[in-house]
Amino acid sequence: MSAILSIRDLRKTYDGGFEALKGVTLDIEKGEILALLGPNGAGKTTLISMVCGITTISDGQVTVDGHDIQAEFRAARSLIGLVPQEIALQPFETVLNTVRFSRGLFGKSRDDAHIERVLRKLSLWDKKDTQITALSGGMKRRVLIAKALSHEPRVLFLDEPTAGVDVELRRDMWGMVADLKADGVTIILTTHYIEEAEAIADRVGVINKGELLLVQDKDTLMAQMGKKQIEVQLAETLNAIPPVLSDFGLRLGAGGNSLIYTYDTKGERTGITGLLNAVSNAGLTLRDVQTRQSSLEDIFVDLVAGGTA
Ligand SMILES: Nc1ncnc2c1ncn2[C@@H]1O[C@H](COP(=O)(O)OP(=O)(O)OP(=O)(O)O)[C@@H](O)[C@H]1O
Repeated sequence: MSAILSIRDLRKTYDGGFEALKGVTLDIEKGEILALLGPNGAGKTTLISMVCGITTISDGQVTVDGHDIQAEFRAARSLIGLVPQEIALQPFETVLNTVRFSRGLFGKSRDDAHIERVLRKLSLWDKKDTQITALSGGMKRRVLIAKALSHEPRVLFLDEPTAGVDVELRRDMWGMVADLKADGVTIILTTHYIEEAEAIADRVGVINKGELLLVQDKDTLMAQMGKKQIEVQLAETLNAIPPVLSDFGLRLGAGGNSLIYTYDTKGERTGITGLLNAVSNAGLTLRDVQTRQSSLEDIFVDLVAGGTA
């Protein structure tokens, strides 16, 4: 498979010497949805801004469908749509003119049928003659998306698309992303909402302190994380795991009065019945049982904490 977006050892050092991106290499396939996760200040916006030509590249290379973003800026940029994090729109312009104008900026000929399709898809058609200033925050965000889609980009960047939006718009946004993917558009989104990555991404990348810590197929990641823990609370306090329970790979809980057992939810058998029988046979008294499922959030927190250490 060939990458539509290829990022090679991309670096950014801001004036003053701060290294915001420390050599990121990443290939993104046509039609995939990649979610970039990372804490505040990780470098996500810096990465997107360089790819979109808003911030200068300190070092490294980016190509979009084979066009170098620096040497062939116009050709590369016309393939990209960007929905920025911050809302910056002309307040007294109408929705229709705002979106039409965006298309013109990319040297594309006027295509009112396309603009109408985009506005209808984003439930903005009945607002086409409304001035931006009279729109709600959520509507303004839809206008940003319409602008980004006005010139029919093949790669769409969504920088925190659902930050501060209501549940309905979030669902609409997810639906729209699925429709765009079906049309073969490649989508890269940054998000703080891990459930968003779980819901719509094909692959997940984690950035921390300017470094890409991991990029992985979401399903593989979820399969690896398909682990559950069961904590068996005991009436007794133990100093060590009893030898008769050694086959279960148990951990002793803090305080010595619980046993922690990790099992694979995808496995044929969980081994829980055997464990509980063995606990009882060992003469221990069961007080309570709790289960806990690891999530993408746990992995993310572990990775980022590991990167900080
Ligand atoms: N123009 C600038 N000059 C100097 N430092 C900057 C500039 N822009 C960003 N930074 C710094 O670069 C780092 C990365 O910022 P960036 O906005 O890329 O992070 P982010 O991952 O998008 O964060 P968030 O989730 O908060 O949007 C931060 O430490 C930020 O303070």
